Amino acid sequence: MPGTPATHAGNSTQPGDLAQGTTDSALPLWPAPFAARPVDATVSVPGSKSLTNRYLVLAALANGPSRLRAPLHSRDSALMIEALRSLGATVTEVPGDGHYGPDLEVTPIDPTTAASTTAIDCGLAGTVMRFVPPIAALRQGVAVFDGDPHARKRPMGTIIEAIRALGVDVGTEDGRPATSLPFKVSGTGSVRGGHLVIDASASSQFVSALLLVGARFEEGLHLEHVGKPVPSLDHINMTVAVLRGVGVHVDDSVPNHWRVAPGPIEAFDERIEQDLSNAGPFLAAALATKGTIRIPNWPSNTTQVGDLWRGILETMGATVTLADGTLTVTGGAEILGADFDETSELAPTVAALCALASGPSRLTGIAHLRGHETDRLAALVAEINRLGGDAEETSDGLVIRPAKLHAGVVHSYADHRMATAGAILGLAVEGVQVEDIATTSKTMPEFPQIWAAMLAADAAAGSTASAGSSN
Ligand SMILES: O=C(O)C1=C[C@@H](OP(=O)(O)O)[C@@H](O)[C@H](O)C1
Ligand SMILES: C=C(OP(=O)(O)O)C(=O)O
Repeated sequence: MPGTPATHAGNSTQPGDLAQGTTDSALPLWPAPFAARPVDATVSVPGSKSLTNRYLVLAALANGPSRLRAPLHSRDSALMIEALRSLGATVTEVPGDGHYGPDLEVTPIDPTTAASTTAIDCGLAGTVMRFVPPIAALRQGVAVFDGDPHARKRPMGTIIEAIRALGVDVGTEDGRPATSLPFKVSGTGSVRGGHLVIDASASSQFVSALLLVGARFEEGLHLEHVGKPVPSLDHINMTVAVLRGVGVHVDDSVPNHWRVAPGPIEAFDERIEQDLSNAGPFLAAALATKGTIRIPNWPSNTTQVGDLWRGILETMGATVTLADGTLTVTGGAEILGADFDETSELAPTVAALCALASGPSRLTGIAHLRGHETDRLAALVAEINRLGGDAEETSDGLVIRPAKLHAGVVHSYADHRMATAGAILGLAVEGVQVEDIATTSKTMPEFPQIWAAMLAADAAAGSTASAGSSN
């Protein structure tokens, strides 16, 4: 594993703080490399966060030992591993062929073993704070959940109410009603399941969390969403596909209803795809510098939302080809402004490109980004405008108009995607500094090294930019 700078979990300003002028100068500034020439590089990125953390959960609930090949090793996956260990799973690193760290072997949790009270740190990981409490509900014992300061502000009420509606006690150490982190789940060793109605309009992860454990409920699960539309549907489709792959029967034929049949989760041996969302900033570099980026091993068939990059970047003026498993993106003469609906976790990267575009852009369907690692709509507006840009928040997204950007500091708000958005802007605008680049360790600890290798790459040499190799 490459050396990674320490992260500053939770020790970060939020957009509201900055509006009041209380920036945290203790966080280090990273001089974002300015691209003096078009990039021309082949890039390999680490494994998918969403797939790694889903397979870790399923391995902990499976009917035998499982193996994850080429998984992600980052803060979010480390938090998931520690959480599952606290609940009784065994997770062991074993040598593998992945470039970014070892494989993982997982021995599942034995729910019949009564466990002592355990504390679970969710950090700022949505997948940990939403996916793990229902697992704690299934096993005997008390699990106390908490996370970074900003994690206490992320929407959690739906999962807390769902666990309670399933008949499992959720409370707080100080007796206040539990609506957000911190809270404790007191599991009894089994959950009856059945019909459960939730409002998942704040996060698709509420649906995924319950689907992932549903097969282990005595009666399975009929989950129904009622309320405004569920965001990030691609991530729910990923959950359903992954469940089917381990032998779980899921019926999602009726919109807003998911039926999970009770039964075993089959142990598996699975190779994790690279993180296509995290491929985004590198592909964006092709547009920001009018260069070319190639990403080998792009899956021909994937449930990752990052596959949308192909259409998004083409709409923004790039030439995009997928041939022999390699995605090649070449930036056009200019970045075209465009309208995009529901870009989910891709939105910060898209917004950075929009700030460099020659025409106006409108991002819609992303109101729930206000509940992500930070209020991403406020953060993107604040940081783009701080560099002289023209961004405006709408009720469900952003409007970004062309403007000449200048040097300055981009605050990252403990948000990996804000940090990488700053890096993209820095390619095209000389003198950009990104606060706390180490926060990329949430899902890609090697980001600064891979970014540097991409910029140092000499395409003629034909090697791949990755952490630990500067070509
Ligand atoms: O299930 C997952 O792995 C994710 C679901 C999405 O959450 P939201 O529905 O809260 O956007 C996404 O933004 C997040 O990065 C990962
Ligand atoms: C929203 C994100 O993360 P989380 O899984 O913490 O919700 C993200 O990675 O963009």
